[in-house]
Amino acid sequence: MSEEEQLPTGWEKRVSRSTGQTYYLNLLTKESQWSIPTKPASENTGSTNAGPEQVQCSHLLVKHEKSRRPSSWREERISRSKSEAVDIIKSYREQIVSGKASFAELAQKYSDCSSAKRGGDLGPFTRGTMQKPFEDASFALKIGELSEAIHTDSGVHIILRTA
Ligand SMILES: Cn1nc(-c2ccccc2)cc1C(=O)N[C@H](Cc1nc2ccccc2[nH]1)C(=O)O
Repeated sequence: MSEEEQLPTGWEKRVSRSTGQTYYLNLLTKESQWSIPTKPASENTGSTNAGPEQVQCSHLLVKHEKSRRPSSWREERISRSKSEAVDIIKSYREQIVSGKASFAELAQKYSDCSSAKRGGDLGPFTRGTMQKPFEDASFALKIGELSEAIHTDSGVHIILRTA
């Protein structure tokens, strides 16, 4: 029997548009998960109504002249304007959504964060550990979803939720 036929009631197999990875959607809560579900979907599968305790995200950061630390492994003194940083991050997002490039490839090449060496992967984190705009955006994403441009004191980010 194919994996699709074995899915418990209330689940649907999906493929992430930004990463091509398979994930599973709880049709009742509209929450998603990477792991194959083993029980029928329910209103409280996986997390309470308060949302997940922890998420894992990758990000691509473009710093600018007003960033908290306008320097990175890529460029000792970053002088681009904030609006130039926004234009650059939007061009990266377009390349990812159109399938021209992968998130990890662009993050590794162009992110002004030291997590670039890991394709932008920040590892799992809970609320209270990242700058608030970044945290709020990360916890609002579904697994596999790619954010719009997000501003923090560090610069302009796009965020991909991976778990
Ligand atoms: C929060 N964080 N995690 C890493 C990291 C994680 C895994 C592996 C290597 C580096 C780097 C950082 C970090 O603060 N980097 C800063 C830039 C930055 N500012 C951020 C704000 C929010 C989230 C990620 C962010 N990264 C820097 O390099 O100047």
